[in-house]
Amino acid sequence: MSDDSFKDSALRYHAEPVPGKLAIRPTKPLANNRDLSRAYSPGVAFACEAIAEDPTEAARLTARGNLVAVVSNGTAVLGLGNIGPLAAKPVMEGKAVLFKKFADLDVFDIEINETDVDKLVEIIASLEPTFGGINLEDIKAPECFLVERKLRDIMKIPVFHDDQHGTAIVAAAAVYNGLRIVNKSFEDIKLVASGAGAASIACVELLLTMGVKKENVRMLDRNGVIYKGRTEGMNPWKEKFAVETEDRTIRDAIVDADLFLGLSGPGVLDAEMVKTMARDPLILAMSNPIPEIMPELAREARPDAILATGRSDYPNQVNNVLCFPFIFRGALDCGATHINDEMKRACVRAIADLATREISETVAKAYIDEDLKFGREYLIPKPFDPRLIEEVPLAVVKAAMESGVATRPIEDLDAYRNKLSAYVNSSRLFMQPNIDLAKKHPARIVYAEGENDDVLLAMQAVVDEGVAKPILIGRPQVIAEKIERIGLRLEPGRDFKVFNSEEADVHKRYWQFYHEHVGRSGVSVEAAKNAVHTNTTVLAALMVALGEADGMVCGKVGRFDSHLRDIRPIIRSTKPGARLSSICVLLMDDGPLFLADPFVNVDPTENEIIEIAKDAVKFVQQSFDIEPVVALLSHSNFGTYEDASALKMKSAAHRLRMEMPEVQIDGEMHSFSALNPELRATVFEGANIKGRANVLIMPNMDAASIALGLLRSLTNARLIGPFLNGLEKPAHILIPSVSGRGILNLTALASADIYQRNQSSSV
Ligand SMILES: NC(=O)C1=CN([C@@H]2O[C@H](COP(=O)(O)OP(=O)(O)OC[C@H]3O[C@@H](n4cnc5c(N)ncnc54)[C@H](OP(=O)(O)O)[C@@H]3O)[C@@H](O)[C@H]2O)C=CC1
Ligand SMILES: CC(=O)C(=O)O
Ligand SMILES: [Mg+2]
Repeated sequence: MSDDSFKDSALRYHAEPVPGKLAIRPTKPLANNRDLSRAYSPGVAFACEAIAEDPTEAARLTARGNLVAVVSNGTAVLGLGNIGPLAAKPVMEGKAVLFKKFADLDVFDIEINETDVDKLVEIIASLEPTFGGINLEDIKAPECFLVERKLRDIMKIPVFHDDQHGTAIVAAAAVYNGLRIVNKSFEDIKLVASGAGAASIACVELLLTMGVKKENVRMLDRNGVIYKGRTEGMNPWKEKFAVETEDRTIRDAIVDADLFLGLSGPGVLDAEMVKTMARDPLILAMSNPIPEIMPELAREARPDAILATGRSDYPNQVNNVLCFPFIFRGALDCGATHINDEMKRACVRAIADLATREISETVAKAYIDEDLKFGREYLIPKPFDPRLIEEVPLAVVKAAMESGVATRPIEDLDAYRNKLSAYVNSSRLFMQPNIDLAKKHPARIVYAEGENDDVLLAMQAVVDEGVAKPILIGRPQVIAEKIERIGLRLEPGRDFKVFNSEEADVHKRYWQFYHEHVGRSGVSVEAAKNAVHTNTTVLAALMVALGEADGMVCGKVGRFDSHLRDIRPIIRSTKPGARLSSICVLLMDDGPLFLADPFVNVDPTENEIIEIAKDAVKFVQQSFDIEPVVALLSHSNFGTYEDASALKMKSAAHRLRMEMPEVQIDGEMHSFSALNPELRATVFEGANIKGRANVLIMPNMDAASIALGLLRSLTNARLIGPFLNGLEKPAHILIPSVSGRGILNLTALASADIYQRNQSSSV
């Protein structure tokens, strides 16, 4: 993309469809007079009085505990300099969006037209009743040091200058990992820091605590090297880094440097300077948006350099976005009064460690063309790495508790981890009971597409969570190579078994069993051998039928119906002649919605609708322990039509009510009636369901599939399933768009289901 078209696109992004990047959204309904009287006068007065009596109640009765102020006076906006508070607003709105996106923290961005330190402090301190934390942003040095120190003294909530500490934490994590790669130690390196402002001074200070020697540091500002005796442009913070040296310019200082930290402005470093650096130099050119040297230039000058910038369009983005959302999440969750050094160090370690672990599936998808294996091009995690929200706040909370600044210590850290994981993975809490059950009773699940990248990525989670004992069908060599290429920790044999698909036909029992079951459909012995050899779904089903696996998962590649055709002759139905059915769960903002049957029965009869509904009820009760509220949907709303399809659903609902009087079931009805109890009551008051329906039985597969597609496209709902009902042993067919999390979820459901079936058959 040309620079001009990128600029146009970025400006359009800010301007359309509404100006700016964020808005405020209520979290409580305000639909009627009762809501109004609770939200506002008179009901609100009770909340006010409770807080007046006990100020800690504010954390429970207001949004304060999740609300951060991003405050700037616009004096050091990115590397754009002192452009003022109004022009700084897009950056502050951007920070707000990142807080929300990465850590679900709410932010008011506050741009203040004030440069006097004391007045600025007074204004910010007066905001304490509104906020749970203060993130200072883009306030220039040296004023920022005083502003932060004074605010920390006065305020009882965390105050954190992001450009100082957020940047220092992320840069320290990158340097720590970079030095490991080039085999150098903090104690020995020569560091050149361009910039002597907020970010640079904080970064160097943190690196000193990690072992860098002060005499090995050269810090520069616009006047060049900061040396002992220099008088122009100095201040007490710079003075701390004044060293005895003959170096006066960056060209002098950079010779033999192992590490360059650029926190100054664009183009400060050139190729000739880079050529004089020590072996395997680390160059962190972090000025935004234009770094001190463009990576292409530095790479050409020094092929052995490790390069990082503050930008997202090059590898190794060293940017405080990896820190501020997560450190505040942890600090607010445990009611930390301060963000102290222990919490910062914990953050460095957590961020650095993450890069050395295998990447997650979300990251693999978000950065599809990049080779994300710990190394020169992948020093620190990517901002979209969903593990940041699990690992970093957890580390911060532990450090806050250990260092005594947590006013609301978190006792159950495992539960806290699950809660954190739910920020990026909305299915986590919903699935937790099944995951826990599966962990206790992991079943042998065979995966037909064991060589598939997404299946392998999911397998790492399956193994880490311990929800199954996986068997992967595929060629061992290919699986091993892929594990290596993707950078997973999986070890065949230890973590899972591999069944070599190329040797399938040498195992007589498979093709014999298959031939016995399909021979009468014109499948010859040769064809049976061939199917076993070439069709991994057939092979997986055979392993299940022969008791070599407890359940199977397939479908990452290919059509649902053809996988189903392959499975059906091999794995028997629960009852002779019984039909199979499928059900999906959509996790909507206001709760789960079960939808049947989107994948198996194209045009079910009344009897089949009844079977589908019964399977659905059983699934909802047994797998999720949720009370089903079942609506049989139609174009007809309690008798508004009398055609065959409407009557089919009406009669099925009636018969289901007779058969299962204890279950809330009704129909035929519109989806609108099913999901809006108040509107339903205006049409028909005597419905046999209360509240919003959570199980929707569709009249046919068209309706089910269309509804599923619409809901997935138009909402953020996460899909769990499809879950296939009606087979004697669990076999599940994924849809190709399934995520790795989806594979893990279905695996956990299968293991839990197998355990429950064994339990009920043994009583
Ligand atoms: N990647 C990241 O996460 C982050 C990057 N940054 C970047 O760091 C830079 C500095 O930000 P911040 O510390 O907040 O700003 P400050 O205004 O506090 O400090 C800027 C410092 O850079 C020096 N400087 C500016 N231009 C030059 C130059 N051409 N040559 C040498 N020194 C120069 C200034 O020198 P003097 O003292 O003489 O005025 C000053 O010491 C910005 O570009 C910003 O984008 C900041 C935070 C995070
Ligand atoms: C990233 C950031 O905070 C800055 O460049 O100022
Ligand atoms: Mg900044």
